[in-house]
Amino acid sequence: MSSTVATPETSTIERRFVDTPKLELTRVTLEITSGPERGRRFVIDEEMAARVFIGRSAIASVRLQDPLVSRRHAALELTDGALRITDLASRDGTFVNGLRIESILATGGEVLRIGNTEIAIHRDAKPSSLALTEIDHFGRVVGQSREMRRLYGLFERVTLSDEPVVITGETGTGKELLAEVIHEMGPRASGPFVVLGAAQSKPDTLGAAFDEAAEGTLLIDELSELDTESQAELLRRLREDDGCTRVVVTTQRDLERDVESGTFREDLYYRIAVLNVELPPLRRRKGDIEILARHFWTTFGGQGPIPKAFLIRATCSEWPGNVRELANAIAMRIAHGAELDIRPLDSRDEGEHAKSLVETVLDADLSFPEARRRVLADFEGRYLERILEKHHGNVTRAAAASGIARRYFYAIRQRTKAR
Ligand SMILES: Nc1ncnc2c1ncn2[C@@H]1O[C@H](COP(=O)(O)OP(=O)(O)OP(=O)(O)O)[C@@H](O)[C@H]1O
Repeated sequence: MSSTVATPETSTIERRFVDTPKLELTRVTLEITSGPERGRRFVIDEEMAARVFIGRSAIASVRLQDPLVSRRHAALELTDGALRITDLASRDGTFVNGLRIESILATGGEVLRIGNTEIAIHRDAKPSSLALTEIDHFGRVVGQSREMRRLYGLFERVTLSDEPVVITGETGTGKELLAEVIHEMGPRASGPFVVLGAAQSKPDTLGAAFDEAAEGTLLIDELSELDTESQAELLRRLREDDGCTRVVVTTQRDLERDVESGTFREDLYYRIAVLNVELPPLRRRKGDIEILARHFWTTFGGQGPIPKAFLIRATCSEWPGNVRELANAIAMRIAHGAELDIRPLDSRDEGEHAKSLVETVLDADLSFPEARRRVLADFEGRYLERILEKHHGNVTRAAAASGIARRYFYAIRQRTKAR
């Protein structure tokens, strides 16, 4: 009788990332079978944005007129070989096969009902062409998950266009990086790239930034924080600018909700949200964790191969601070490669010789200045690691919370990284 033993080459971590072409849902047709728009059909395929909306809103890919349907009623996502349907806190609910749902994976053959509209979900299964592509980056944006690979086509179209683009995503998902890459890889690469923080912007600074970015790209960071006067100025500039300045904006917030609540101008929203890219959180594209971890390990000068145990833990984590948090965790892991052990006594491994901190440095036969330097350096590293963890890798917030100036914070980080 033969038995199979997992060799290092076929360990869980390796197998998990082998992306074999599977027969899975890559395209669905939605057919309205009853309601005011009976007979209309919509196709959702993997060339489209990762998440599209169904509702009465102008940005909904499946746009309905039914007055009982909310503006943004439900989200549709081709993921995990199925169509995920998620109700977006709609007024009258989303029903699949007669049952009210919050979120469900449909595989074809179901009937979706929203408002007075019934929609049949037809499947079209074929081996995914995405599974066969080898692309694992778009410029400096690294990622090989299905979710990212299907976005690369959209990134390309956005890069070649002159229209304004809204990049949405949680903190640390790479919105600013993508904005830079859109500029670097597009026809305006030789022009200026100007970044404006919306929270600090006033109409005159906004106007100046527009002028400065002429023939290039203007990135407006966290657009939802733009005050009312600056919103008016932005709208005016967009109308008058004649495509001289390419505008890219990022936002963590759902701008459409801000329009609904009245804090963001509707006319500006429609003028700016011509192209939309939604970057998924890292927990929804776990297939990227390994390649990103290896990328940061090399970039930050990690010695030898990245530790397997670290990779496994990284893959199981949720990463609320997304790619930024992963990058910081790797920087910290590298910085602490061979550190002096000053963990509290009760956290040490069993059998380990219990020593106080003072005993540890005394045993190491260090001079007082050297012992103090090492203990302090170790404290700084651990402190930074914890505070960054607490703030999901956001240096600005971590620096503010610890009362350390951001520049000093960066300096300590560089020092701990260099050790
Ligand atoms: N796909 C990726 N490939 C390589 N590096 C990435 C990727 N995504 C993010 N990063 C890196 O992670 C860090 C955070 O990314 P970035 O600042 O672009 O996030 P963000 O979405 O703009 O965050 P915030 O909303 O908090 O400003 C940066 O150092 C960026 O270079």
